[in-house]
Amino acid sequence: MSNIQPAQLEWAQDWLKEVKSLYIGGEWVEGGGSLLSSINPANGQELGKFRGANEENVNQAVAAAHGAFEVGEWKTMSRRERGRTMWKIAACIREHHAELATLESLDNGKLYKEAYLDDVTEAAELFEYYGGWVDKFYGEVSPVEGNFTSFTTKDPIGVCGQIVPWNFPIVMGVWKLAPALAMGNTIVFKPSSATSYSIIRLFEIIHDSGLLPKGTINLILGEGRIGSYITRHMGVDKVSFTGSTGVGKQLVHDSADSNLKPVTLELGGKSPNIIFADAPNMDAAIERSFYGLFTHKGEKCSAPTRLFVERPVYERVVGKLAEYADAYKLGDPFDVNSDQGPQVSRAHMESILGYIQKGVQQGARIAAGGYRDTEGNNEQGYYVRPTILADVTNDMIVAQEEIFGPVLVVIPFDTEEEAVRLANDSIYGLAAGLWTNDVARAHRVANKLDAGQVFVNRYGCYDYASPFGGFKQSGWGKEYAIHSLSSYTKTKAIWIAH
Ligand SMILES: NC(=O)C1=CN([C@@H]2O[C@H](COP(=O)(O)OP(=O)(O)OC[C@H]3O[C@@H](n4cnc5c(N)ncnc54)[C@H](OP(=O)(O)O)[C@@H]3O)[C@@H](O)[C@H]2O)C=CC1
Ligand SMILES: CCCCCC/C=C/C(=O)O
Repeated sequence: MSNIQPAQLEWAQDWLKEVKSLYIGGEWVEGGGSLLSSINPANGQELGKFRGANEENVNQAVAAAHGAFEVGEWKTMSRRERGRTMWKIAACIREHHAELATLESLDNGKLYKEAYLDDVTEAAELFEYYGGWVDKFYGEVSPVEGNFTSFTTKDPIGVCGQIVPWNFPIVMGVWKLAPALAMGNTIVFKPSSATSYSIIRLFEIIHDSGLLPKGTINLILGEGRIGSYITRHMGVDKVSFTGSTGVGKQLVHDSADSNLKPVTLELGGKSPNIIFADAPNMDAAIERSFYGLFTHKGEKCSAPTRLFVERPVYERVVGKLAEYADAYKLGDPFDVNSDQGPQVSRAHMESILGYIQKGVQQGARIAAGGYRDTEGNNEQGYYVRPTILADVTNDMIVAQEEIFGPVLVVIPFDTEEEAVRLANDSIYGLAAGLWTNDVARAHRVANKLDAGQVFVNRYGCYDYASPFGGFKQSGWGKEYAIHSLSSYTKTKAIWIAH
């Protein structure tokens, strides 16, 4: 953690004075859209301004990506060379590791140590991981009847539109960029207007490296409506989106109203986490359940936000969770002693506080937190105390709607059947957890939980070797592993008559 020294912050302040705008066809160009500003959520002060795109800029970016795809320098590069190029990009990210983490932390409010150790580290590793896949993902020979040889090829799709939210800007960006590039596609990318800086810097680093042919990656900045120029574009062949369920649904319409482009969606969540009284190590279950939600300030779609606790241990669990919450230190994201930084924006902080009020109005008991933290230097920032809401029922608003912040609802249950029924009683199905010492129950309950990831005796495992993605209104398709590669290719069957 010695990497973050004032020089990094000074570097960032200088960099923010002259932020570049759009990256189209291998050139930096000034956007024709609105002037946007970004706020440092730790103190409410403006970090900098940048110019967003207009529809014409989106058309230019799509044309550049299309041109690059047709020329085909990237997709026809030898696979091993493409893989090596991706490894070199990973090395460039590592070279600028501290800068990227600094921008992420300033812009989003996440702890610098989390941005450095988790987000930027994984961004570099993902380029390596998918660089390694380039010559290992291919078609198969099909055992067809008759005098034919039939085989499949895995072809790049073409121009991929990629749109990410503000909670994990760089890592979610690379979740999409790396597999799409590995398969030879070209890209038009849009980060959230709330947190564009780490992605702008990433594009700058890649541009300066000269590693990618012009037009292979293109960057569009701007508010949500600018994203819709991408998703409705007839020249975009695929869209990969991470964000809210509401916008995800709109994107399905956009696809249907334009060229029926395939859409992958990583959407919201309200993930259940069930602690049975026979959890193998109750203290560990409580601790991991706490940190599973409260790291990254609760702004995680897969966070275990609904905790179901078997009644005999309910009060013990609530009491221990409250102790953890009360001990949590909120403060400067660059202070290594801080446990939690500010929420991403004032509007988001107010939305979280509004949910807490709704919970109380419907009968929830505040066991910890429940208010904005304005202690000491936190006064100007958007800090919300880690909040434990006890005595919640699963039909309350706080148990059904995604709060996307440091708020945990704790719900008692009496039987396994009831726990599973309540856990699945949600429009979402992103992740789920359960804690038990009974192997048969672990299998039984894991099978019944309707979620894309189920964690047993642990919560929150993220590893790019294992697929990540939700069921129900949490989305379509998967990120990570071989699954991402599939979503950036089209499978063609070729038949040769003998
Ligand atoms: N399942 C998963 O893997 C994950 C899901 N999420 C979900 O993301 C949400 C939080 O992110 P949030 O940024 O608020 O989500 P939004 O859906 O509001 O925005 C996500 C991205 O889409 C852009 N956007 C907004 N409207 C449109 C539109 N009509 N057409 C195209 N693009 C649009 C946004 O731009 P702008 O921000 O500039 O408005 C942003 O870049 C939560 O619901 C969370 O659960 C988050 C992380 C992971
Ligand atoms: C940087 C490694 C951890 C990434 C976890 C991303 C999860 C995001 C979410 O659930 O929103």
